[in-house]
Amino acid sequence: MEGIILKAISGFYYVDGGDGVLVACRGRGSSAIRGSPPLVGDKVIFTPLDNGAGILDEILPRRNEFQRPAVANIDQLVVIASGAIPVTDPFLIDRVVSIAEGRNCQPVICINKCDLDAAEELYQTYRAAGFPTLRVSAETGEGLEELSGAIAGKVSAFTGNSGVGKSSILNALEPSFRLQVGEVSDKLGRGRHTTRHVELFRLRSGAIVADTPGFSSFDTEEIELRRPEELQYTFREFAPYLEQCRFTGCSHVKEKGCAVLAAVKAGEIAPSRHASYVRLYQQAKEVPEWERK
Ligand SMILES: Nc1nc2c(ncn2[C@@H]2O[C@H](COP(=O)(O)OP(=O)(O)OP(=O)(O)O)[C@@H](O)[C@H]2O)c(=O)[nH]1
Ligand SMILES: [Zn+2]
Repeated sequence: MEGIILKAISGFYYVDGGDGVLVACRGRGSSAIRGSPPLVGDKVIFTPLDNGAGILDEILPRRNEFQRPAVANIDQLVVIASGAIPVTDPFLIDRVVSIAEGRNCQPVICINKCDLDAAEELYQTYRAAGFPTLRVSAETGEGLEELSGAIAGKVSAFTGNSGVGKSSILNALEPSFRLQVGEVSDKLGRGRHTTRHVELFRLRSGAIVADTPGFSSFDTEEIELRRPEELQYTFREFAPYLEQCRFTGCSHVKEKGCAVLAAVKAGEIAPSRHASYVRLYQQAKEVPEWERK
């Protein structure tokens, strides 16, 4: 049978075969199958046993894989932002969007607190760049149906800066989450750098959401060891211009005859997106070659 690992606890992998029943599986032989241990999110072939437990036979090829938390096959990363307090720095959005794009994971931009501020500039920036972009309010419920639609039938993880309303949104989508909602200062004791355990949670709507219990956010602060020259491909709206720069190997930072810079000047690429690219490019250049895989 085919299924998906929703959680892993002490050597057991809880596999959902699609009927909502979780089968506690052990790996066949050792728990490492094909050299790599199973991850939450893995699509697997398993054999149910008579006693209700099961055996994991095979891990199917992964779409992507994250280390912190350790999870595979995230279809989309829902980046929650806000134009009200706290105002989201576009660089934070662009950083996680770039990571998602580099991992074959669809970014969805979701601007919360639209009851307080419509965040017109953020909204237009990400729409124009070609991302699914939504406006919601966890407070009034506006846009939540659209968000439900955007996550239906997919495996999604939510991320966003502290206080933008991730817990509030997840609670509004699924009251049984009962995540703690509060002022930023109430939550500082949680230890941001402790190891995060992750589970996938099937909402009543059928959507699957990555949940890091006790935390509302999916942590993407992984060290990125991406080469600077690969970064351009993680800014999707640059694509039409990349072949048109005067010099091959153009870094699109300040070269003469750069088609990306010309597009920024012409208003076709948002200056904030390009500024984030330059910042990430400079960071990537500082990583010494020997540290890269
Ligand atoms: N006006 C308004 N307030 C909101 C909305 N969503 C959340 N809030 C408030 O914003 C504050 C922070 O919300 P949380 O849901 O705790 O934010 P979070 O992103 O989970 O925060 P962290 O757990 O620190 O990452 C709370 O006081 C919420 O009541 C919204 O749509 N409109
Ligand atoms: Zn260029």
